[in-house]
Amino acid sequence: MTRAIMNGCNGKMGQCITGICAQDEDIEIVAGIDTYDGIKNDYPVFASLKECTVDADVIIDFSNAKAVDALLAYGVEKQIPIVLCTTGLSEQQLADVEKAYEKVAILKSANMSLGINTLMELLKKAAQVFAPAGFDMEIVEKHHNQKLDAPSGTALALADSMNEALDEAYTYTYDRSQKRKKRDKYEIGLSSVRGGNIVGEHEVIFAGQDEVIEFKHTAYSKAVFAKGAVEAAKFLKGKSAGHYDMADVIAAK
Ligand SMILES: NC(=O)c1ccc[n+]([C@@H]2O[C@H](COP(=O)([O-])OP(=O)(O)OC[C@H]3O[C@@H](n4cnc5c(N)ncnc54)[C@H](O)[C@@H]3O)[C@@H](O)[C@H]2O)c1
Ligand SMILES: O=C(O)C1=N[C@H](C(=O)O)CCC1
Repeated sequence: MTRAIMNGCNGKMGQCITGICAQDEDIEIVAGIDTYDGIKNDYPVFASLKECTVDADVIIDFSNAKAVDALLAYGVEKQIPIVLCTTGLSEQQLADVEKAYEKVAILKSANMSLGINTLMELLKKAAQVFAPAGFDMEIVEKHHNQKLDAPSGTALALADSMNEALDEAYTYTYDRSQKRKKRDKYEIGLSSVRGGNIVGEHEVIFAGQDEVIEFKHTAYSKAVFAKGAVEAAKFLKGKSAGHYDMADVIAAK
């Protein structure tokens, strides 16, 4: 049995995971953390991690980038592995996560779905074929109107995956409105759409001379992310300090 603290328990993802864990005898949410207290849960909820008095094997985090500094400090101090799913982290926070890998087990993934994590691998090969052949790479992502960060963490992770396969030769362009010039060969464009309750769509476009190849992932429910996070939490329990990702969880199944 894995005992989990749910950071951001009263949010959309926190509640989705609460529902999934209630049906799974191999994991239990033993405490929740949230600054919003308007939801009743079957576990104790604290307003901050430092007020939490409950011991656990793992922390699952779907909260807010502003909550991530305290999350890292708590995980390191208490030696509790962290499944870090919050997106929109600053450069400084990303550097802090890198340092924290040396002290505690952290699985950081901008997208917990099997589909996106498989797509990241496929894109490495596609980028190595199409980019040298002169194809331009563009990513279009669509999410609900409550999302705070843009571009999505997933769009950045997809771009990183392609760029890594291309020896980090590419820069990212998020906004063309202030530029009056043609697109550069060595750029990956990222565009964001926000509206309604779109769960998550990512299109990766390789546009060449007279032909276009598109890869598309659509999440129809937040459950795809929640199920991945629960599997990741079970996987991370008892792991030594280090950097883990969803590929490790998928490979271990
Ligand atoms: N990695 C993935 O697969 C994945 C999937 C979906 C969402 N996300 C990310 O997860 C995060 C949350 O998404 P959501 O849709 O559940 O958002 P949400 O706004 O519905 O929920 C966030 C919750 O965090 C709480 N919160 C805010 N500050 C906090 C703090 N300091 N400590 C604890 N809780 C705090 C809020 O009150 C809220 O209840 C976002 O960054 C989103 O991009 C990641
Ligand atoms: O709903 C969100 O917010 C999501 N955030 C992640 C991201 O930024 O990529 C994953 C998809 C859903």
